[in-house]
Amino acid sequence: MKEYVGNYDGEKQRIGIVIAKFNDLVTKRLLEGARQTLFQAGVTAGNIEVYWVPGAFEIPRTARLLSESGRVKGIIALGAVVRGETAHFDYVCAAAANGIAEISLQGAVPVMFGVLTTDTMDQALNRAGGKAGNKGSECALALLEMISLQQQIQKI
Ligand SMILES: Nc1c(NC[C@H](O)[C@H](O)[C@H](O)CO)[nH]c(=O)[nH]c1=O
Ligand SMILES: CC(=O)[C@@H](O)COP(=O)(O)O
Repeated sequence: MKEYVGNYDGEKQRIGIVIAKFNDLVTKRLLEGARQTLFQAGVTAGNIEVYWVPGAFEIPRTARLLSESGRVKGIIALGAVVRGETAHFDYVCAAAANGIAEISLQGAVPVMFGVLTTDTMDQALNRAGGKAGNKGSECALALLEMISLQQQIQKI
């Protein structure tokens, strides 16, 4: 898990996390990585809202609703899409990535892409707290940086 090294003040920041249940062996580890990094930055547990959706394909809709709600300063989208036998993998990944990117670009708050798109479960586990780090922790750091940048630009 990446150490929190920035000076992005997490105090009083309310953060949303939209997370897929599919492959929750992986996504629960992504969530823990994100939570621990947010805690290190001063975000309190009460200021983290977690919303579970069936799969990565459903992340964009819930992320958009949360973005439009005005409740949070930023959102982390977490999922784990592991390739199967058919092209379904490609469509789920594309829908999740394109949908999340659009909401981040068009919406009022930044949305981080923390959806693993791997060929094997081992690759996914390695990126959820294994030897390749924790994508949830990475996204938490990135989100705090994006919130800080937005506040600097908007002079909030
Ligand atoms: N195969 C994976 C899925 N598939 C399910 C879809 O995300 C979606 O829930 C379903 O098609 C109904 O709309 N989802 C993941 O998150 N990861 C996968 O590996
Ligand atoms: C990413 C998926 O949707 C995948 O798990 C589905 O597996 P399959 O392509 O074998 O149906």
